[in-house]
Amino acid sequence: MARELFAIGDLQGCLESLKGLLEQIPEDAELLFLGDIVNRGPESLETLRFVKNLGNRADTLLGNHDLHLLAVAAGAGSVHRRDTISDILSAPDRDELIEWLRARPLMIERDGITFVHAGINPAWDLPTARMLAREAEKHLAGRHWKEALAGMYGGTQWDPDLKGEARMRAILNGFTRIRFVDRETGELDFDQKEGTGKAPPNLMPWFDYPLRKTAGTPVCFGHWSTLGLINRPDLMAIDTGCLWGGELTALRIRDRRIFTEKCPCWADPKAYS
Ligand SMILES: Nc1ncnc2c1ncn2[C@@H]1O[C@H](COP(=O)(O)OP(=O)(O)OP(=O)(O)OP(=O)(O)OC[C@H]2O[C@@H](n3cnc4c(N)ncnc43)[C@H](O)[C@@H]2O)[C@@H](O)[C@H]1O
Repeated sequence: MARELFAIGDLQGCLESLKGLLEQIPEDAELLFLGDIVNRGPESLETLRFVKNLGNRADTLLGNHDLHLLAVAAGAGSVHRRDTISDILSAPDRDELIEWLRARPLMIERDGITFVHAGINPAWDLPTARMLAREAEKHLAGRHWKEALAGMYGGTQWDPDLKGEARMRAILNGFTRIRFVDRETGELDFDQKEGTGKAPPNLMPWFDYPLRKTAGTPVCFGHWSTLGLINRPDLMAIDTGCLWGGELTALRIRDRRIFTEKCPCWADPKAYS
C-alpha cells in the first residue's frame, strides 16, 4: 500500500514542535515540508539537519528564509539581528547542509495538488509556473548558484522579458514571497504582512485575484502566518504561526484532515512589527 502523504507548514527552526507533531503521524508516512525550515526560531541548525536526515521520507520546498540562508552562504547577503542562522554557517557540516538545501525545489506537484512555499504569481498558468520553477531550481542547484543569488533581494514584478538577476528575483518572489496583489493589476505587494482583514483596499490575496491563471489548480502553501488556516478543496494554507505562539500544522492529503501541535511563542511578533 502506498504511504500516506502529509504536508507540513513552516518550521522556522522549531524542532521541538515538529517532533511533537510527528508523534501524531504514522512513522512510515511521507512528509512534504512547505519551506522555511530555518530562521527566527530556536533550533535552525538542528531542524535543518533533522529534515535533511529524513532522506527519501521527506520532500522539502524552498522558502524565503531558506533562500536568505543560501544567499548569505553565497556571500550575497548578511545575517540580520534576529536571524538564527549563524550556527548553520559555522557548523562543521555547513557545506553539506547548504549543498542539500540548494538542490530543493520551488514547486512540487503530487496527488493533483500543487505545493509551493507562498503561492504562485497570478500571471502564471500552471505550465509557465512549472517551467519557471525548473529554470530557477536549475540555477540554484548548478555550479554558478552563488551568481544566481547575487541579486536575490528586493521586489521585482514579473515580466517575461526579464533576464539575469531581475528574472531570478521575480521568479523567487512569485513562489516564495507573494501574499497580497494589487486588485487592478495583479502586481505583487511586498510590504503588507497582516491578515486579509487589515489590508489596504487596493490589495487582495493572490489566490482571490479574479484573473489568476492557476485558478483551476488546487494549491497548498505556507508562508503567511497571519492568514490563518484555510482548508478548501482548491486552497490549503497551513502556516498557522508555530513560530509566533500559534500551531504547527500537518495536512493529511488523502482526506484533508488537519493535525496540529500547539507551540510555545518562540518569537514575539511585537519585536518584528
Ligand atoms: N527577494 C527578497 N527580498 C527581501 N527579503 C527576502 C527576499 N528573499 C528572501 N528574503 C528573506 O525573507 C525573510 C523574511 O523577511 P521579512 O519580510 O522581513 O519577514 P516576515 O514577513 O516576517 O517573513 P515571514 O516569512 O517570517 O512571515 P510570517 O508570515 O511568519 O510573519 C509575518 C509577520 O507577521 C507578524 N505576526 C505573526 N504572528 C503574529 C501575531 N500573532 N500577532 C501579530 N503579528 C504577528 C510577525 O511580526 C511577522 O513580521 C528574510 O530572511 C529575508 O532576508
